[in-house]
Amino acid sequence: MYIATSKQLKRYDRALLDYGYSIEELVDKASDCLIKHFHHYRKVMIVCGPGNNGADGISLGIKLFKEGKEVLLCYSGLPEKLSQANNYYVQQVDNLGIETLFLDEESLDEFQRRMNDYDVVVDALFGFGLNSDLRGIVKYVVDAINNTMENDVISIDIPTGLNPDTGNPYNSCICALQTITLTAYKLAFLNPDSSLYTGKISLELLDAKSFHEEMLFSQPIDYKWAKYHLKERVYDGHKGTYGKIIHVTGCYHYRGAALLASKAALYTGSGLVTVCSNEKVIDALSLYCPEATSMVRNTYLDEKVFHDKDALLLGSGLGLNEENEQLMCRLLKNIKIPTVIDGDALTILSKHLELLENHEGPWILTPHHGEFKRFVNFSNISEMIDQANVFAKKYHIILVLKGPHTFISDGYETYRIDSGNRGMSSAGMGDTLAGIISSFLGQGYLPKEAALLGTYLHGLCGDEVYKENYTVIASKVIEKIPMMMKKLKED
Ligand SMILES: NC(=O)C1=CN([C@@H]2O[C@H](COP(=O)(O)OP(=O)(O)OC[C@H]3O[C@@H](n4cnc5c(N)ncnc54)[C@H](O)[C@@H]3O)[C@@H](O)[C@H]2O)[C@@H](O)CC1
Ligand SMILES: Nc1ncnc2c1ncn2[C@@H]1O[C@H](COP(=O)(O)OP(=O)(O)O)[C@@H](O)[C@H]1O
Ligand SMILES: [K+]
Repeated sequence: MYIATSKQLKRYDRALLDYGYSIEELVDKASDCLIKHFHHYRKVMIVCGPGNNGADGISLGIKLFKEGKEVLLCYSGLPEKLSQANNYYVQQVDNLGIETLFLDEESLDEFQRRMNDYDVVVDALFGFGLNSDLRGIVKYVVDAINNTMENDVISIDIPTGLNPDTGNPYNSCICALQTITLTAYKLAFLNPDSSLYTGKISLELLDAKSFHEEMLFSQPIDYKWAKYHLKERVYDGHKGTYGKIIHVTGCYHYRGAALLASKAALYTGSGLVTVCSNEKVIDALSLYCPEATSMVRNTYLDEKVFHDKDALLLGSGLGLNEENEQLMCRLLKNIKIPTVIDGDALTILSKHLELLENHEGPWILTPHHGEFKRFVNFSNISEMIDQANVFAKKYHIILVLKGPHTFISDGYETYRIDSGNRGMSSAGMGDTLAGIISSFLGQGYLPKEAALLGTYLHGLCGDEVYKENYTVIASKVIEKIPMMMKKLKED
């Protein structure tokens, strides 16, 4: 299964056309996938918009009519505004004598009156092309279907009125019993609230050349993946086997960040975690996480301390000041061990892009959407995902773009994490994630694996807490790490 944004889906269609398919042929292939979902209906009303989603509906209607079903095609698009494929299929309908109804203010009553004569209403008004509120007759039609239809409603590709990227409704949205989605899962469907509109989702793949990977559609990272990739601890392992890592984190004002990150790393299985931080943090560390070793962060931090380390975490709760900026720049320039760059180190890095251009060691960057905006500009989710891929590829880094279903990209392949929940939007959660990833990195996992496994495990622990709690705090997530790792391995 693949997950795609609306921009990616548009490009996908473009790629199919460039490959040599005609749009009419693609619509025909789409309706071939749809038809099997309608065998048990006798009377079918199909509500068609002006674009290719509407064309899918018309092509489906023609096939159902030819199978002997009673079909009513309702058109909402003005004849002069129809897409090429839509026009093509409208002409075919005219030749076949299928009953049609043009939807306007005058016919709306008839439309509403006749709706329940049909076993199913098919929503082919808009697909992933919709980009704003519903206007005019379409809004009335959507509201009429929601308010009047007592039998089944099935949406083609995506319920009309659902934002294809966020999963939030526009000003009105079809509430379907089932959505038959084409080619890929829409990003919208990851938002659990969208299920109110989609109903059950069935994915259908067109019998055409696949461009899923070329278009950088995302693959889900799930329990099975994590179980497979989490390594067994070995019989004769010792603390050196599981990595020595160092965290340059925390400051007087943000003591918790360093504490949470180090505890998370130890619980994830690191052999040795050294915290390099402010004196106050170090004092607290002996109580909160006595297993960690520590060093007070001086103005001049000798780079020798990094030489025997397997991974480095920079920036969680570090604090922004001139001294820290100089320190981060020096470390980012000179230290070549695998590094997780989080929090304030990201802010500093965004002001020194030359460091990104010239880095040698493997880097994992963990910005949330706001932090990512300091690096690149975007105005919506689709654009953000495009930018994220370009960014990861350009700078040869692993990008962990935090948020619901955190997005991970190395610029060549992209992933969506199938764990985590809305209870987790609280301070310290990102520090915990950075600690977990740094641990896997130090344990010898490849950077991409460390990012995927760490982010999945973080969400999984959060989900475990969320089962019995309305809110989830970082300390509780950390407490679950060892148990959930054991569960993953033994389930
Ligand atoms: N590879 C695939 O998955 C294929 C998908 N197809 C279908 O094509 C659909 C996408 O078709 P289109 O790109 O033509 O888009 P839609 O049919 O979703 O929308 C038509 C057009 O409406 C305009 N529009 C956007 N917001 C509007 C608003 N608020 N009010 C009025 N008009 C608005 C846009 O210009 C858009 O292109 C998919 O959802 C799917 O059903 C197939 O037909 C072809 C192959
Ligand atoms: N609504 C949500 N659904 C799923 N995960 C979330 C949600 N909100 C936050 N998270 C997760 O919590 C973490 C928050 O990170 P961040 O904002 O950097 O926190 P902080 O800097 O306070 O530690 C990320 O891993 C993110 O994926
Ligand atoms: K639709």
